[in-house]
Amino acid sequence: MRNIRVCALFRPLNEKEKSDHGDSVCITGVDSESFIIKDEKQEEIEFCFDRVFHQRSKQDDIYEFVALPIVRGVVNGVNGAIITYGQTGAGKTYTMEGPNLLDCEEKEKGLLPRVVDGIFDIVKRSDDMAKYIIKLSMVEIYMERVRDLFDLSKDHLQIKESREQGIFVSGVTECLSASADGEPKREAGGICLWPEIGISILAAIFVPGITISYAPTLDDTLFSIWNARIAGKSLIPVSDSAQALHCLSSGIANRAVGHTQMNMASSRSHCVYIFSIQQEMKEKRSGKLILVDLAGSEKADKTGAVGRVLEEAKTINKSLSALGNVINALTCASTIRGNHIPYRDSKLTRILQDALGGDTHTTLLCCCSPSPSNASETLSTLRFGSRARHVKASALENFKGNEDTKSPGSVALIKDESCERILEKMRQRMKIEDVQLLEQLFILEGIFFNPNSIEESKAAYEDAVSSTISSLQEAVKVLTIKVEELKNDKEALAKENKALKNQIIAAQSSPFLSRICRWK
Ligand SMILES: Nc1ncnc2c1ncn2[C@@H]1O[C@H](COP(=O)(O)OP(=O)(O)OP(=O)(O)O)[C@@H](O)[C@H]1O
Repeated sequence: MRNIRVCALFRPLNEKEKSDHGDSVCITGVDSESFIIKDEKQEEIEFCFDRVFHQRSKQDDIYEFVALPIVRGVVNGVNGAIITYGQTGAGKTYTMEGPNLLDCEEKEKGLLPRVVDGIFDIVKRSDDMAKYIIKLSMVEIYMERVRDLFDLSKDHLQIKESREQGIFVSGVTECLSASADGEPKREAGGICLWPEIGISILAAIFVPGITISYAPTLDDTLFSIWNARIAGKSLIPVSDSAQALHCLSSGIANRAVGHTQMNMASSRSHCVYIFSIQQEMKEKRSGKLILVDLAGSEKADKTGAVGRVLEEAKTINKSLSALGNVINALTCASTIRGNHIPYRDSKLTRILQDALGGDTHTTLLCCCSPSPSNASETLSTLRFGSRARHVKASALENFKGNEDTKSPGSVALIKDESCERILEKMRQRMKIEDVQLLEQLFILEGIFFNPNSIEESKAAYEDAVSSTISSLQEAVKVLTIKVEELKNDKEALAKENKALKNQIIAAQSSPFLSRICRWK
């Protein structure tokens, strides 16, 4: 099963491109999935993706195709990720945020505000019995450091991994919405009614320095705040999508942005929005959605970057090439099990580990300029997208802590939805032993896998071992160079020593000096 959906998105020509080449573009559409690009040598190359969005595409069409299925999945416990990738100035941030997160026309709204609305909307309309907790955090990877955009004092957060949460950012500030019925009860505006007054006062005592907006029940609020307090985390409760967007907007204002010749407001960091939706019904489900607005790849001669901006560009390009290496390794790894995937080579690839190679439905949006002046960068973005289309993984529902969801006689299996449907049909017609046999066959064939199996633990162990081997190999390289330098120093010293000895011998054999020595 292929897991990474890849779309191409061409923004409208900008003023500079128009003044350089008029209205000409290097792209010709074939159908909704294919197009032809003319490279710098006027050679034509055809690409086929899951969807192509041309210059006049509407933001809501992009949301519907790219994000809506993922948002629906996340609410039902299937992890999702949306990544915008492309050259600097190609429209990644515009696609993600729109022209302005809080203040823009409805039709111009980007993916992020639509996703926030979508999540709150689905939760609000869902089954009364369902209980959802929505959490939201926001970090940027700037110069290889993970910074909390809700709290800039946390500027070197660690990325960790656990069986429960997968990859996560440890100690990050979270916006939280907890609701017993998914129905926010109070609008923002500063007028508090009991129990909100009590909650606000208590929360301020327990967690100094945070803003309490709304949380539905005293129990839920105190429980979450108390838990967060114990875990040493910060918490910002929010009641609805409008408040969540306000939080996000203040986080966006904290992003590292710089001015280059290619983009007046160029992102100098990779920005990662992390949503977690926990649902407590009969079984506990939790889905994680990450939206990633990558910093753009840059050519220093085009951006005119110098000094700090150039240093930022080098770090950005390095992490993007680490991302390329992971994609390359993953396209091979789907056929060769145990192949080392270099996730730990950069913070970006580590944070994207689950999105690229794990249990996540991922869509990669390749943002491009349609101008002939950027044809070579556009081509390289599209080639990256093409490679990513070949990554295979398995997206699975995250059922946690409920024995009922486990298959008979087996440990908690992670399954593709279609496999589960087939098994369910089989259960109605076949003996339970035969269904179990079928499940074992599915595992053996790699159709779905058992996270507790020896094989999976072995893969994790091999990952850790190969990362240790790589760092040891690096250390050996450094030491070999050092030994070489010391050898050279030693040879130079030996030569000097020899030359000095020769000088002394020559001096001793000189008649004039030997007379002085004797006289002395
Ligand atoms: N679909 C679009 N419609 C109108 N304007 C757009 C569109 N996409 C991008 N733009 C404009 O193009 C410029 C560059 O876009 P944006 O900042 O989103 O690029 P980027 O890929 O995020 O660049 P960087 O990597 O440097 O941050 C902005 O002024 C933005 O408003």
